[in-house]
Amino acid sequence: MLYTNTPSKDWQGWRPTKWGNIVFEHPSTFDTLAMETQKKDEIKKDLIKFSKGKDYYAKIGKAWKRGYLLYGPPGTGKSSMIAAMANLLDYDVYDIELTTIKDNSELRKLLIDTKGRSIIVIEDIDCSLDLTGQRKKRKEKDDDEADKEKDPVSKLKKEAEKEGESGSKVTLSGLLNVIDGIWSACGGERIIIFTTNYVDKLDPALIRTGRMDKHIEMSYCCFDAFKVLAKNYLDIESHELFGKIEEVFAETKMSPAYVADMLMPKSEEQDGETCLKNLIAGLEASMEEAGKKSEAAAMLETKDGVVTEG
Ligand SMILES: Nc1ncnc2c1ncn2[C@@H]1O[C@H](COP(=O)(O)OP(=O)(O)OP(=O)(O)O)[C@@H](O)[C@H]1O
Repeated sequence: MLYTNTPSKDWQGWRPTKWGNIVFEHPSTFDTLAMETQKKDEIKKDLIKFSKGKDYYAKIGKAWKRGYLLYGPPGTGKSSMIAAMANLLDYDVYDIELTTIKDNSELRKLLIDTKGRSIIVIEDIDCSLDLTGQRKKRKEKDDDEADKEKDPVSKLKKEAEKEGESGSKVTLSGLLNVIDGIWSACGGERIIIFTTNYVDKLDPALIRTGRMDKHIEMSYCCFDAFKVLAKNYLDIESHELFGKIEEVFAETKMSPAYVADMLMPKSEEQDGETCLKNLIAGLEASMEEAGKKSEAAAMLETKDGVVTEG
């Protein structure tokens, strides 16, 4: 799907396109993004440098493109970051759902059909396809081969399972070829973004420097990020409860999505202070739960230790 910042452009008229077209209206900006100020400034600087880099890229003989990998737990603002980037640079956003793409050739055609001044997004790359473990899987397949030959029924079952895993035949090497080859022949000013909740699952080839130039970790809410949300959601820049909140944030992991939700007044009567109190209560409850879980895990470990020793 193409989310365009420039609905008046008649680009759809001059050639047929495979992209659906929606006007891009996501309100997220770097001002509304909850993240450490220093990290935000660094990313903004990087983006602006890229967008002004036409001559530089020509001089060094490289395609005018940049890859970003956004990784972090759910609800930490990966989609909000993409929208903030698009709004900052006034770029269009092409959102690719890899699982719906038939094969490598269709992927190539789609990408050739993208215009400059755009961000191409492949979200949740780890779950999109079997892009993450193909090498490992191939090895496992080889290892399995002998066993399967001995048992024809399990062989058939396994083959059926594999076929049902994904309707798409886009492969890791197909995606890499598109990024490296056709991609650089497409003209310039394109950003490609992969998002994932599980960076460790990705094949290193996919995210090496040169393909994904900048890796951005979207992390749990810190006090600095909380202050952005408190200002945006409640118009509160300082409050006597901030000290307590800072203490609790130092000890708990909570997504900005949760904090944002807690800071949204749920009724007319709920004022800013009530929201802050509810947030503290929510964070403390989560801390308590996490404490109980780690206690239980520690007990289990001790128990296992005893059993093993015995
Ligand atoms: N860093 C953030 N700054 C501001 N708002 C945020 C942030 N993170 C989350 N939110 C709020 O939570 C909602 C969900 O966040 P978003 O979809 O951007 O997270 P995500 O990391 O892409 O999540 P997922 O991995 O589940 O797709 C957003 O609409 C926004 O209101």
